[in-house]
Formats: sequence, structure tokens, C-alpha cells
Amino acid sequence: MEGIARFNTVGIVGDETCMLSPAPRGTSSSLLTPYNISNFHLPLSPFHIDIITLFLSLFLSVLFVVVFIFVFMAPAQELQHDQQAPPPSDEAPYKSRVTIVGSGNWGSVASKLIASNTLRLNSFHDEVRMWVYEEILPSGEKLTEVINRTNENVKYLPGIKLGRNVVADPDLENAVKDANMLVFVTPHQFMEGICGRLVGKVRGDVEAISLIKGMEVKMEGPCMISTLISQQLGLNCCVLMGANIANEIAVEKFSEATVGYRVDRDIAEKWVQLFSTPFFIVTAVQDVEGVELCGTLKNVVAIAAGFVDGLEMGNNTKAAIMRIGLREMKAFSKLLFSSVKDTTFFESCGVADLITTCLGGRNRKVAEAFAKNGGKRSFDELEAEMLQGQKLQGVSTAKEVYEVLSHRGWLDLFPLFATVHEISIGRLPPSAIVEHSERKPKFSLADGSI
Ligand SMILES: NC(=O)c1ccc[n+]([C@@H]2O[C@H](COP(=O)([O-])OP(=O)(O)OC[C@H]3O[C@@H](n4cnc5c(N)ncnc54)[C@H](O)[C@@H]3O)[C@@H](O)[C@H]2O)c1
Ligand SMILES: O=P(O)(O)OC[C@H](O)CO
Repeated sequence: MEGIARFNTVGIVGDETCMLSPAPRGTSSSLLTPYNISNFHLPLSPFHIDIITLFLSLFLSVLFVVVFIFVFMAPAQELQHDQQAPPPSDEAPYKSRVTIVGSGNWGSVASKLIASNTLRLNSFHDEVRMWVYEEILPSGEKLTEVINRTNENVKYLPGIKLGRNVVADPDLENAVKDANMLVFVTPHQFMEGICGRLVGKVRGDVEAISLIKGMEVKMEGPCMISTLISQQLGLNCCVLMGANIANEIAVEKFSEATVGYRVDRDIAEKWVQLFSTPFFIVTAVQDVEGVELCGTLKNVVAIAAGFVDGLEMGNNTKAAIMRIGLREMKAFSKLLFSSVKDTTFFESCGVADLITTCLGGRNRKVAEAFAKNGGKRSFDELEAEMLQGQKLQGVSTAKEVYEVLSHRGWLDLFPLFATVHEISIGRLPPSAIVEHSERKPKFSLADGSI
């Protein structure tokens, strides 16, 4: 604009010069400078000539600058703009670009599922970027370099090829910058820090989904991880939960999952499309909080089931603990969010996830070892020894749920949830899981009301 305005100013100066009249024939050249241009005789004094010369040189200089900018600078500016503007210029605008934020056990399997679909479906760019929290392996190599060389996450999912179109990237900002579909799948305790690093770094049109089972408790109250992501990054976030033990899906054993969405069914369908395979069946329901709370709270029940296994109390006791746990899951979810639907508890994210976790999950396994050791070895110690870098979610979730219960005066209403935390911190012995959980809550929790 500045260039155009200057150009107009130059034009006006030019017009003014054209207003000089031709010198009348026979006019004496001694009075007027003989300034002949063809048959024009301009009756100008030296002062006028100086002014005109000044204006002309000004005009020519400005013209030169404008031409210089257009010829030499504009292409450079265009190039710079192209580099910043998403999506990159080498792709059709309708193709979605997917980045996975996280590369643990489930994060790696999610990358494998997604990578098989982005190759197959035209609406997605082939490449799937996977942010990796960089680690140095015992061999001295960087985990990202090994993943990119071998196409395998040798630490968190050994023996499984992820797909050649998965690119491991240790730089979080670089990994997300071009994506318009972000999949969050890290242990929940790292998400606050990760979101903090991503503020202002994601595309304006980005959609997100969280596969993370967990919650945060803030001064204002409980905050689901999808809400944390939505609020911190200013984007819409769906969730995907289900009976999904990652190692089983990695070897393509049949499983189901549930996508929870808030409003936009089309977005939910796009996520369903991105994850679905013949052995991984995904269904969408309009209940983000219900789906996410199922995935989050079942980990607390799994710890209780692990205590029962460690104490060798048998299947009936374990089934009883699962039933009481499911009742508390439903009541707690509905007390926090009245919108939570009963039907959600019958989806894969509900009762199916509860069953698989209480039978074969990591939370159950480590809790069993905790009980076998009479609570003498801490969860942290057992987790490090038994999971080699993978993380439990149930112990910290039990603590977070306990904070909500004590803050709201609900401890007596949720004896199983409260007891799991008290055993985990050594306040009660593992055997308390049955004695305390079987206590009848003071009020009916059947419909989630107090
Ligand atoms: N593994 C499963 O079977 C499974 C299935 C469904 C859902 N989930 C859920 O998915 C989420 C992620 O689980 P996962 O199994 O992929 O992870 P994981 O348990 O394998 O966790 C390890 C991951 O945490 C990363 N990490 C370690 N320190 C970190 C730090 N300071 N900052 C950021 N990252 C760090 C590691 O690099 C690694 O990628 C959890 O909420 C879990 O409950 C897991
Ligand atoms: O191994 P866990 O206990 O973390 O559970 C894994 C998944 O959440 C099961 O769906």
C-alpha cells in the first residue's frame, strides 16, 4: 500500500509538469529560458527548472525503488510466506496431515493403525509424524534414530513394524506444526507440560483426539485431559477409549473402541475412519465426558482387582470388586457431569474396558505384585522394575479421585475408590480392599444422585 500511495504522489507531480504551456512562437529567448521539447517552448526561469529537475529526479528515484521492490523482493516474500503457511504447497488442500503426540506402548500401536489407513485413504497425507520423548538407549543410540532406521519402537513396542510412513520426530513443535489432526497419547501426568509447550504452535484449523486415560485435579476441581487440551490450545478435542490392551492390537487381534465427541458428528466420523481396520472396530457416541471418565476410572478398579489377585481371593471376589467398581464409575461420572449417558457404560469404553483391564492390564499386574509383597514395596519401585519405562495411570488417578471425593465430602459414597488410594499410600493393608469396598454407601448411587 505504501508503494502504491507513493506512486500516486509521483503521478500528481507528473501531471503538474504537463500543465506548463508551450512557448508562444516568436517569444524572446532572453526573457525565457529556451527550453524546447519538439515544438514546445517552455517559458521557464532557472528557479522553475531547478524545481522541475528536483521533482523529476525524485520521481525517477521513487520509480526505481518501486521497480526494484517488485522485481527482486516480491518473489522472496512469496517464498517466505509459503514456508509459514500451512498446509505445505506440495499437497492438495483437502488432504489431512496427522501427528501423534506420544510414542509409548499404545502411542506406537496407534501410529501403526493410523499409518496403515493414511496409506489407504486418499483424504490423508501418507506420512504420519510421531513425536518421541527422546531417550538414549543402552546401545548409546537415540530412540528416534533407531525408530527411523528400523521402523520399530524397540523400547516400547519391540518386534512390531510401525509402517514406513511413520516418521519419529524428537522436536515437539516441529512435529505438530503442519498437522491438522493431532492424536494425543502420552501418560496423563505429562500432558500439562506438553500443552504448555504447544500454546500458539498448532495450526488454527487443527482438530484433536485424546487416547489418554487420566485426569488432572485443579483448584477449581477435576479437569479431564481432553478439556485440558481444548482449553490450553483453543481447539476441539474428541476422545478414543476402549478395551484396548495395546500389545494385542499390535498383533491384530480383534478389538473394539469408542470415540466420544461433543457436537460435530462429521469430525467424529473422520476419526473413526482414521482408526478403523477390519480387526479394530470403532463406534462414535456423543458423550465425551462419559467415554473419557470410563477410560480413566477403570484404572482405579484395575488396581483393586490386582490386589484381589495378589491376595489369591478368587474369581467371585474379583467379579464383585468389578461390579462395585462399575457402580462407582457410573455414579462418580454422573455426579461430575449430569450429561453422561447410561448407554456409554455398555460401549467398549465402559464394561468391556473394565473387564480387559482387570484381567490383563499393567495396572492389575503391578497391583498384584504390590499385594503379594504385603504393600512393603512401593508402586514406583515396582513400576520401574516391571514395566521398564511404561507408566501406570491407576495409582495417580486414585489419588486424583480421592482429592475430589474429600473436597466434595463424598468419601463415604465411594468406598472402593477411597480404599484403593489408602492402600496405595500404605495407610491401609491390601486386604482392606474387600473389607472396605463392600461397605454399603450411605446413599443410593444407582442413578448417580446423592
Ligand atoms: N498401553 C496400553 O495398552 C494402553 C491402551 C489404551 C490406552 N492407554 C493409555 O494411553 C496413554 C499412553 O500410554 P502408553 O502405553 O502409550 O505409554 P507408556 O505407558 O508406554 O508410557 C511411556 C511413554 O511416556 C514417555 N515419557 C516418559 N517420560 C516422559 C516425559 N517426561 N514427558 C513426556 N513423555 C514422557 C515415554 O517416552 C514413553 O513414550 C495412557 O493414558 C494409557 O492409559 C494405554
Ligand atoms: O495396561 P493398563 O492397565 O494401562 O490398561 C491398558 C488399557 O487401558 C486397556 O484398555
